[in-house]
Amino acid sequence: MAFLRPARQLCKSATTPVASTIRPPLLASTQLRQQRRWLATPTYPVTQNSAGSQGPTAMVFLNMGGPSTVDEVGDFLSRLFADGDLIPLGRLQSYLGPLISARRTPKIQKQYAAIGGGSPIRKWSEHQCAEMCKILDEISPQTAPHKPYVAFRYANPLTEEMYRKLLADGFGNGKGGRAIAFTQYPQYSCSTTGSSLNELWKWRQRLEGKTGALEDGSDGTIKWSVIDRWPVHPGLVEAFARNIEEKLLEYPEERRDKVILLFSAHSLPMSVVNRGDPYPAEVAATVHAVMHRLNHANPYRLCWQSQVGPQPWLGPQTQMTVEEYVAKGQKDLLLIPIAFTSDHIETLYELDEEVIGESGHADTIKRVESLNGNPIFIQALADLAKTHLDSGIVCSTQMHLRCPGCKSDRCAESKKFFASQQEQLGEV
Ligand SMILES: C=CC1=C(C)c2cc3[nH]c(cc4nc(cc5[nH]c(cc1n2)c(C)c5CCC(=O)O)C(CCC(=O)O)=C4C)c(C)c3C=C
Ligand code: FES
Ligand SMILES: [Fe+2]
Repeated sequence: MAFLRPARQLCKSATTPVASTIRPPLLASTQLRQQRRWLATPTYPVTQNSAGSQGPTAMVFLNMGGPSTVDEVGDFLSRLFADGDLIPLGRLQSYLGPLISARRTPKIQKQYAAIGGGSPIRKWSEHQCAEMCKILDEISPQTAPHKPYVAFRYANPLTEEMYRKLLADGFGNGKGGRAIAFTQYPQYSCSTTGSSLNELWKWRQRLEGKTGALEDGSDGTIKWSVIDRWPVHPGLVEAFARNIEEKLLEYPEERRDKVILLFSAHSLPMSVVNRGDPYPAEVAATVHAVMHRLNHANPYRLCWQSQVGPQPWLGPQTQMTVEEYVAKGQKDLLLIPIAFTSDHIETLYELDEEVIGESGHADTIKRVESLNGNPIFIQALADLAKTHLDSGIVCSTQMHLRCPGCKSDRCAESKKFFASQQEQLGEV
């Protein structure tokens, strides 16, 4: 675990930066040793010392969320199509957004009905965050207690609800409490993590900072820092690798090392890619790290799913990739959702029902489990948070940089705000 690694590995970025995958390549055996050392670390050293703790610390998981019931699909889609960071419709946003979402609702309702009547993302996010906080209370007593919060961009609990709860729980009182915004997208996109941070900044402007200085001289505002990306964290990589190894065991031994691993990530419109969004490179970094951990034992490709609308999206598309390999006679294919940490319609419906279900080869085309409640993954989350808390760094170096093609005032202002939190953090 990072806090037991040599200090030189605690680099400036609070999270594990993509740059770490492009440092001079390690010999495969060296990387495997590092990976094993991360796992061989005994469970958490308990040195609980509540006296002198700088806590409580709010741990806020950011994600898009999903409708918990079929009836919530309409609201979910109308918030999604109102988000100019995800679907920029300019001045027509408030007119076109509701029209498109209303037209799309019946189709998407059927998909949620087919996966059991709603998205499991709230259940998994609350579980992952609560379990991570329990580990953190043990490995980071100096910042305990750690309080779990979830803030979704398009579904309950929304960012506003989470923020009001934080204030009601006293995080804005007195000297001001500390809160960590922890993105649950391992790879950064301005359309996902960027949008959640812009929303967090918006509610911070609306709900805080207008009360003036308190009697003790402090301004009573929450001190924010951000875990903004973690595409190659060893625990994330290990959790993916183990799930792949487990699923590969379902293939007969003589065919096993010829199974093609198809990593599948949600696609991006080419306009977003060409704006300079970091997500494609970070997804590729995760894929490369997982393949390195697997010693490149199988052939693999990265493909992209869930395109919406008529404009060009980054490819190759997952469904087309599966069809083309099957047409070439390759039917042993293992799908690996690599850009989302719990189940959602894109695993349970799009991959399982459409890509695999409609392939005619459901016996040889399989999907690895999503991370969901995986204990290796939850320990990785705690390790990321602990490294961040120890670092005193407000966010990664990458987060300060806007996309070359960014024209958004929201991005400019919210990045300025989070960067400004470094001064506040010095006082924590
Ligand atoms: C890392 C993951 C995701 C990226 C990047 C992403 C970008 C992105 N998405 C849209 C449009 C839609 N996405 C929708 C659903 C959806 N998106 C993701 C993840 C990413 N999106 C997930 C996990 C889900 C499903 C949520 C769940 O089931 O819990 C939808 C709604 C569904 C639909 O109408 O098809 C839209 C629309 C864009 C335009 C975009 C990049 C700019
Ligand atoms: S769109 Fe990437 S920083 Fe604004
Ligand atoms: Fe999406």
